[in-house]
Amino acid sequence: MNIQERILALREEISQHNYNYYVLDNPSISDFEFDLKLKELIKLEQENPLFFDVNSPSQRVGGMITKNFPTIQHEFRMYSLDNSYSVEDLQDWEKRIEKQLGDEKVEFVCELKYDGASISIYYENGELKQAVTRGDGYQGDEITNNIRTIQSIPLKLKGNFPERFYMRGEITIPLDTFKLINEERANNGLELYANPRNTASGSLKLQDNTEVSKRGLQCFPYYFVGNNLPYATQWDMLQGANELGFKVPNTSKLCSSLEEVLEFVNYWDTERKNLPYETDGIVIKVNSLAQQEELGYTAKAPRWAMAYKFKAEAAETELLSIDYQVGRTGAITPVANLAPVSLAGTIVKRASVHNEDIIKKLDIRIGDKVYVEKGGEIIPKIVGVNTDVREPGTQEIEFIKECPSCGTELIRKEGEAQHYCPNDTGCEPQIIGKLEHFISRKAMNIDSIGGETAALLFQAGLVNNVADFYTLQKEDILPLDRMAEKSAQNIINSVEKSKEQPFEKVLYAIGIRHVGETVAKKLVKHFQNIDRLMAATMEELVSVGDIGEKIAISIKDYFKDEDNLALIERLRAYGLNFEIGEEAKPLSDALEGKTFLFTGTLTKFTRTEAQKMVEANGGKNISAVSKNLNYLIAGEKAGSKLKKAEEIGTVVVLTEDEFLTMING
Ligand SMILES: NC(=O)c1ccc[n+]([C@@H]2O[C@H](COP(=O)([O-])OP(=O)(O)OC[C@H]3O[C@@H](n4cnc5c(N)ncnc54)[C@H](O)[C@@H]3O)[C@@H](O)[C@H]2O)c1
Ligand SMILES: [Zn+2]
Repeated sequence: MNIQERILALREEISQHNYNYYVLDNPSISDFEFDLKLKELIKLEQENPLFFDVNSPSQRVGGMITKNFPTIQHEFRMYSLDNSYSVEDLQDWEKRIEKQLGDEKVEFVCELKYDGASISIYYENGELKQAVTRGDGYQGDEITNNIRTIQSIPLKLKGNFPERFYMRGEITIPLDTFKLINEERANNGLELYANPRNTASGSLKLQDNTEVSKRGLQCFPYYFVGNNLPYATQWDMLQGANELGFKVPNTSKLCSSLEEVLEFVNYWDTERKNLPYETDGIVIKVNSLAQQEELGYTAKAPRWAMAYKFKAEAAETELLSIDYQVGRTGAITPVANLAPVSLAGTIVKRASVHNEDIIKKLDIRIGDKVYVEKGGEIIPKIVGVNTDVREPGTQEIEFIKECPSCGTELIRKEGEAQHYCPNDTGCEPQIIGKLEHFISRKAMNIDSIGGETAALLFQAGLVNNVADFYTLQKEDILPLDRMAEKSAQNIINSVEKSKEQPFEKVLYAIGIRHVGETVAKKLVKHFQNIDRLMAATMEELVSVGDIGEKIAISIKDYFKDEDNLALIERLRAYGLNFEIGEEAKPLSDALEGKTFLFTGTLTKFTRTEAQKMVEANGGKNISAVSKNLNYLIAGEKAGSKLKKAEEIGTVVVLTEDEFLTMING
């Protein structure tokens, strides 16, 4: 490949990654790898100015607009930031500034680089009017309704606000929410989100803003744009934002020299690990707005600001071998054993490689020097290979054909990335995994039996499947290793108590593949008892919200199996709940599939009562007027929501009485 071909290939590849990252919010390579490619492109372009192209991804803000929201032109362009990775880079930047400004004194403001999605929010006369994503910097997606759900964004400003201006800020997702979402996705057999940043950005592009409101998003302002704004410095602007009612983090600092900037950088390089949200660096800005104006912009970033990127939390180490683990559903997970290496403050010896496709894509080989990174998951992952130092004679990794535990031939279903051991009733790690899942807190909550005891009970031949827990006798347990009278009695008691767990927990506990907590809840609400669920057709299953074909097939498969049916009959005989509890039962399905919103002053019921009624009758509450809204119940003095509903035209407007009639027939 000659240089021109290489440049073109890189441009095409990087554009595709930009699309995956900014539009789909689903990157297929790590930022580390992405940055390597972009760096290579920039270098080649600099060395070969002949091939310059304004449309090269090196010359543009990476984002794009989607087709799902109205496209809005930015009145003032939204830029990206230039990156620096070392003290020398920062010193070079300072020199460039000095060259342009002469010997004027320069102050800097250091802010954290909040790792989320950028947003531009337009305020007019103190009221939030419109919110738009960065998009390609010239135009973005209009997502005002989603932004309105974020608590820390004022809908009305306090104090002395400029008449019209744009607040520029970053929308982030708290790390603990991010982890919860991924846990839930894992439980539901869904692909995990790659990182908090793409999750925040993806959350902003959800179609249903009640879902957005559940994500606990936050907004951190960092700039105001407009004409004749009453601020002289960046620092003033941050203070000003605070006074107007924005939530400005108090982590920023005004610095009078580059030395102070470097102190700030060093401090946060370690301290950031204690923040509840993610930062990937520091943003350093020239404080004076007059100086900012004089410095101006490059093709994609201000010259008056610089991002300093913390070292990616990646390390290079040797791949020693691959182990294969068998999960409770029979899924086989390859795990890499690594030469121990320090990464983000911990010693890493193992990394996940997920599945065969990823092994193939990375082309990792035993003996390779690999890059490991910490992402959103607990266990780090391998993100690339340093092929420059690959030893000759290494072999591609052959994925195992048989179960490492029971020797059964593995299967891989069409369209799935994971291999499975189909021997679900005879494969030890699967059986023990199922027992552990069954007793876990979110399932049957049999807290006196831990994972180890479950394994012990299995090995002693006392519990071969989850129904056997209910036939355990104290005399059987007592002879077990380290089992005292009291703990044996505790086991008997908590097994007995577990019979009170509601149907949704039982359904989750029996461990149907892809049926996580949320799916179990939805199924219970819809089918109400196990017999109706067992008799459900594919069509009925996929008609339940959020149940896709993959889950439906898995449910059908589960109930086709004689062993599973026998197990359920035994559990039923022992008195477990296979029917929805009275308190959880919907009153009717009169509002099934319909969405509701209440506005104005209500006189017949409170808003909370009304929303409960909607849910109890199978409907869904949403929080803003949009095309997705079916019914708006307007009380007295209904205002802008009513007007908007009338504009949309498809929303049915009801009085309180009409709403009650709808429920009571
Ligand atoms: N893995 C992939 O496939 C892939 C693809 C594209 C981009 N990326 C990654 O995305 C990054 C580049 O994205 P980018 O162009 O959005 O640049 P960026 O995120 O590195 O920096 C610019 C953004 O920083 C934000 N920001 C946060 N705090 C700020 C503050 N205090 N002041 C000002 N701005 C602040 C702003 O929203 C601004 O738009 C790189 O890290 C790259 O690796 C990855
Ligand atoms: Zn097996």
